[in-house]
Amino acid sequence: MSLKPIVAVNYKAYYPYSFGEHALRIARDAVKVWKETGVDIILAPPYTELYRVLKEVEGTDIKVFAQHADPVEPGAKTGYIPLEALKELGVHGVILNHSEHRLKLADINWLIKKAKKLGLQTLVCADVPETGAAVAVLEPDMVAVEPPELIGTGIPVSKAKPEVITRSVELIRKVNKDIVILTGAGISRGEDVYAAVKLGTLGVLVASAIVKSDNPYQVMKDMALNGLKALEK
Ligand SMILES: O=C(CO)COP(=O)(O)O
Repeated sequence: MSLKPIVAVNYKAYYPYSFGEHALRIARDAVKVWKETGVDIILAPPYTELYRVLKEVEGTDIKVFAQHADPVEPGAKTGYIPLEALKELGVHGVILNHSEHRLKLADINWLIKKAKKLGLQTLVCADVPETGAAVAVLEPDMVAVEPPELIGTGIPVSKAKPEVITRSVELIRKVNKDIVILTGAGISRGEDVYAAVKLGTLGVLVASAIVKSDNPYQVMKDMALNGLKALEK
């Protein structure tokens, strides 16, 4: 019944952090944080790690998303990943249109519709509030607005450009009342999550601060607790 904050972890393709034993460690740490705080956690490892991360979080409410899907039907498509492949693997959803892996608007629309049919959730990224609202019209489950110039800098958008978050919420809510809105780019610690939630979003999409950390557990726990604090009355 009560609203829970979301901590979504985009592993990207940092070597060695996003892969192998590191990828599993982040998943194990996420399970600990989920058990201790009950927040909603989404893990988006590279395709190659999806299977073992899924196994690692089995029996929890943690969701596992792919970082991308190709707008193609299954068939003679060497090297492409259609949504059906992700469904078959057992993932819960997919990130679409990340700044590092953009899609055409028509393809985003096609993928959202197909994901719905397959029972997969969609988290669509946008670079600015206006494109956030444009993709919100397509009714994905979640939208994350991430200014590309702050991605990977460690400078949190919630501090450097809070107006990007408030404008995103304002524009997106005009076209879609239900969609979950996330904040991303430079999110580094609990206080950034607190600010993101206070500015009207339900959580964060984070990469480097968690994935490249010596202690992903501490970072995720701090973020989870601050998200919960921000949602308290
Ligand atoms: O692109 C991002 C998440 O999808 C944000 O990356 P950073 O958290 O490394 O800034």
